[in-house]
Amino acid sequence: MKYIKNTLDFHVEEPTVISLGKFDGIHRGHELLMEKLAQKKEEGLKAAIFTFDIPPKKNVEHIEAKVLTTNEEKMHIFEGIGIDYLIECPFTREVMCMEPEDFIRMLVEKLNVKCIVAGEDFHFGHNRRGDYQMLKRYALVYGYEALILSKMKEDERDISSTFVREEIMAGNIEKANHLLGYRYFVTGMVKHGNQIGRTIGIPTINLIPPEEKLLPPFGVYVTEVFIDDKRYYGVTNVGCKPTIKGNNPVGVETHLLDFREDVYEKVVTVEFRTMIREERKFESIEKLQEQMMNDIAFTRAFFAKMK
Ligand SMILES: Cc1cc2nc3c(=O)[nH]c(=O)nc-3n(C[C@H](O)[C@H](O)[C@H](O)COP(=O)(O)O)c2cc1C
Ligand SMILES: Nc1ncnc2c1ncn2[C@@H]1O[C@H](COP(=O)(O)OP(=O)(O)OP(=O)(O)O)[C@@H](O)[C@H]1O
Repeated sequence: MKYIKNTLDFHVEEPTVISLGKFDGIHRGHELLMEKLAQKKEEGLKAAIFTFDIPPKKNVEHIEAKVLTTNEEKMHIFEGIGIDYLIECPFTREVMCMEPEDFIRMLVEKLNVKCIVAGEDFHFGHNRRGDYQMLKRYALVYGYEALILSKMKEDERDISSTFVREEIMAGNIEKANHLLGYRYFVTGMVKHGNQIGRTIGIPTINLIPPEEKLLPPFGVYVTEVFIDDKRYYGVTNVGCKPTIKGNNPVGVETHLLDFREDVYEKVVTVEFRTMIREERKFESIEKLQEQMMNDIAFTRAFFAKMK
């Protein structure tokens, strides 16, 4: 996959089928679009995703600061599903203020677009004035096919990244996973913690998540963890460990069941399955330890039931 970013000076010669949007999370609704892209790819077009590299909240209003998928994670997901070109367009004033027709013309000229795939609520161009009807109207003028899809719904609500984010923030992991079509995950490098875990007989791996990644509420979760492509069962605390003195950074800390190896500096992925409880400040390490043992027992029972 060719990853084009930080530039408005992109050009693709081969004829393309393109889909546009933010694609945060790449949920089941987005998957509908991906299926169409795959079909068109079989017919000989190159599959392209056009998305915006949106700066952090302080620069632009109305943009959520935390994301379901970081740019790097999106890149891996798109590569995995066979996208040929990922264009991450800088969200500059020039782009924001582009008239919808100019935007379409720019795409067609720069990316040799033969087919545009979008949901029926897709808006683009200055003040979001461009819509799917405009995409259809200009199809003949600019020589592309417009494939407009109805929105996939769940509970009579359109599936959207906003919907998924709300469920994550409410700790409804199963629901979020259902909307996504895969398990919500956090990837990061294993760092040294305070080394207290091993002294209480419950060693943990500490992962510092990417700053922009949306985390579920501070609490304890049943998880599955991938290390070197191997899967392990785990129980994970998301939070600042209020029981432990000091200014602990927000972390994702996992005790892996039946695992005792050194994995410092390895990149691991933690997939969330269900929330067990909220993170709490305990009056002593012993009380915390007792509760952690209960969390481990809950997790073992959870996986035993799965078998
Ligand atoms: C299953 C589990 C549950 C946890 N729950 C809490 C909690 O409710 N409150 C808290 O302050 N820390 C909690 N922690 C974090 C512990 O404080 C932490 O694992 C321990 O201090 C060891 O940290 P270290 O690896 O940095 O030494 C939890 C950790 C795990 C693995
Ligand atoms: N549930 C869905 N069914 C079909 N198409 C969808 C669905 N959700 C989004 N799309 C389409 O996917 C493309 C990218 O959508 P985008 O990621 O920008 O928005 P979203 O998923 O609705 O999230 P947000 O909550 O940020 O608006 C658009 O063409 C959009 O219409």
